[in-house]
Amino acid sequence: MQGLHGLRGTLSRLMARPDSIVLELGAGGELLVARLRLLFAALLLVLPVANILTGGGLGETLAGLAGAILINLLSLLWLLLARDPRRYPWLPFVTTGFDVSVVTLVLGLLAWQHPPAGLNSTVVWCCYALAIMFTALRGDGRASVFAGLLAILQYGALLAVVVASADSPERLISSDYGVVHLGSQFQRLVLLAILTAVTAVIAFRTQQLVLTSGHDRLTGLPNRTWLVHQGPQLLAQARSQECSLSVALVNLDGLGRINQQEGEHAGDRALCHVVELLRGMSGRGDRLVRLGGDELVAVMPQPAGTAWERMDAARRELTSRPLVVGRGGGRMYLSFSAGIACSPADGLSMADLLRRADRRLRQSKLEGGNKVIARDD
Ligand SMILES: Nc1nc2c(ncn2[C@@H]2O[C@H](COP(=O)(O)OP(=O)(O)OP(=O)(O)O)[C@@H](O)[C@H]2O)c(=O)[nH]1
Repeated sequence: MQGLHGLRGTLSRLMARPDSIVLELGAGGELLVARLRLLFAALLLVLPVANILTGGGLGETLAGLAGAILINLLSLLWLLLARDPRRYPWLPFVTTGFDVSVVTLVLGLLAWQHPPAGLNSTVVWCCYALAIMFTALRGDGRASVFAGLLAILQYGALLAVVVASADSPERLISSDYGVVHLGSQFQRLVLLAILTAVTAVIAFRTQQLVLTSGHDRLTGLPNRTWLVHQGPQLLAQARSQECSLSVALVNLDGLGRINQQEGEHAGDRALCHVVELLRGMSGRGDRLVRLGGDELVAVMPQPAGTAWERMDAARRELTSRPLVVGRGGGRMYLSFSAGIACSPADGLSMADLLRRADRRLRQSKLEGGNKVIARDD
């Protein structure tokens, strides 16, 4: 029963929209696949030339050339769209569908001329495997499952049509391609299913790895890596909406002393207590990040004045909400200091904002801590 729950949980996580960092990495993968696709498509242009040079008919050469040009044009379009992937979340699914369908189309053309060539071709059939495996580079398990199901459905349909339309068993026998066995065709479908499952698991593991590297284990908050990746995006978003973005650098007061007097476990709990409070008081569009040690960053899509009011309210709330420590129920009163910087007035990059916020944080520490500063005097 527990195993079933675990499997269901893994499947629902696999089918969920990946985290924004994973999607960003996947967008890089999409661009890489788009470049490779264009390279392979350019190689297809050589085939009609080779066909005519080796005595092929003009009609089939022209048809082959038209097909190769169409594939090249579409590959170029996918490359252009992949350069700005955040605007096209559907792109991995459309391009994956394109890759799989091109393989089916080529197999269909081969089968039309000579059924065993379409059903027993190894090289072209392996391109299904490539199309499915390339989805792992997108870091999105949903694209892998989509590619696999589409390949199985299309190849299954092709198999059914070719076998049903073969008027005699001899049509499925070839001296070059061997005999079309239904058993081995079924094995091909099973292989596609296994490949899909393996690729989806690889994509899922990649997502987990990226998520773990972007999140802090103690508090579960996004970490510095997350902020480095997402900071520019948050700033660009605020700029495009012509609104301010405030960054509050928060530092717990006296964590070293708490560690020494109460132990590291109590120190950990003190950190989590502050995080819980800030989380509870965060508003729509806010982001809370643990930079490292006892330093947190609250990103708020608000002007400095509002951000100061909210952080100061959180500071006052913390001083009135003690942490219960030890078996005896002793209370530990905590406080934090914070420096706030706001874009665009204090800087246009996350690094500038953090530098300015850090200067104000140090000022509040110099003034005895338990204070939020949003302006230089
Ligand atoms: N328990 C615990 N302690 C940590 C963690 N990360 C960093 N620390 C400790 O936090 C302390 C931070 O020291 P300081 O930067 O001097 O800050 P402080 O002791 O809070 O003093 P002020 O900031 O000046 O008030 C160090 O003693 C670190 O060892 C953590 O995850 N858990």
